Amino acid sequence: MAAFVPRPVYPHLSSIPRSYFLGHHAAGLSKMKGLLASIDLVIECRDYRTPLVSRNPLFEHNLGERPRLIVYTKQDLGSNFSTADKQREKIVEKWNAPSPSLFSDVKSRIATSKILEFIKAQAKSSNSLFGTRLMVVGMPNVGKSSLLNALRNVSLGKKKAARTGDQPGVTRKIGTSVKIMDGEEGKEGVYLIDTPGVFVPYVPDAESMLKLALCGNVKDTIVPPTTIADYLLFHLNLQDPKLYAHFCEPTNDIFVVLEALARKQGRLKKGGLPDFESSALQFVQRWRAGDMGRFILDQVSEAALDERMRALESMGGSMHQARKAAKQIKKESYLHAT
Ligand SMILES: Nc1nc2c(ncn2[C@@H]2O[C@H](COP(=O)(O)OP(=O)(O)OP(=O)(O)O)[C@@H](O)[C@H]2O)c(=O)[nH]1
Repeated sequence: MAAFVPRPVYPHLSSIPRSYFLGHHAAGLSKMKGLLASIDLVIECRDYRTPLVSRNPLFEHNLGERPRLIVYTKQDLGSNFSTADKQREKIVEKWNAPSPSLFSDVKSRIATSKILEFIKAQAKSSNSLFGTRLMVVGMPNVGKSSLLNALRNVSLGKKKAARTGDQPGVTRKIGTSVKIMDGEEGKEGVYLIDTPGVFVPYVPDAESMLKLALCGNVKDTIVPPTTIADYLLFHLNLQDPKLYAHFCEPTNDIFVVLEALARKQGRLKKGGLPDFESSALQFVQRWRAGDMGRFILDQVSEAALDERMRALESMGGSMHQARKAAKQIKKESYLHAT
């Protein structure tokens, strides 16, 4: 039998939507800007699995005047804690310098304590009598509320203060500030404000949108689940097709995998036909839960960062530029189609 050859690149899909900038994203961002003067440190969350794509230039443009700590969330889903992972993290740290970067997993007390140590040092250097005020920002579903809960739990032993969920948009409004650390030397404590996720104004390319959809940063109804599953299959094949050996032999055909999964799990419609949609969601959920390999989706190199920054520049960090770019792309795809 011929050896299995994975797809080396993912085909371009012009049908993938490239915007998900909702009303409450814009409203949230403008309120965050209004609060900025009273904030000592902005904690910007990005997804560990998409260090390039989950970087939202809107935060730099609008909140960049305050000191920032970049936290890469969900490290447990993207890292095997190998030497290669550590080397890649070093590159990511360099990208963000002088802003510091930390890598987090909400279930790890060690990772959460490192963030707390950083915050403690920040609070020590502050002379404010009113305590240190932090704001956590990031793309939808990146793990902001979970981080707030983890910081509060490890530092104060208190239960969940912010609602979390596995779909984007659980936090819709800016929260009230929540105490996450007691003060020292007679000072007030440290307070953290949770904020709604804000999506990038426009995604420069279809593959980036697929990455964001796969990581759950957009609702699962925006990109068809079978397309998200196919994009996952593309990555699984590049990593190791054994990651889905539980269902079937190596293949580049997502419908072969989904049919095998549907039959195994009894996800069948009338007439015994496989339910491809629910099987696709199940396939993706397994990966999101860390049950089908831990790897990242972005390429991490200086060249990849340069290319990304150029693409984002052309889209612009401002809403005006983004809308202009969106119109241009629509016009081009119309010309292609006619
Ligand atoms: N495995 C893992 N899951 C995480 C981690 N952090 C958050 N999650 C999960 O990611 C999902 C989203 O977390 P939230 O804290 O609700 O995300 P958010 O950024 O506040 O979401 P929005 O309300 O859309 O702004 C939830 O299912 C969390 O349990 C992490 O470090 N590791």
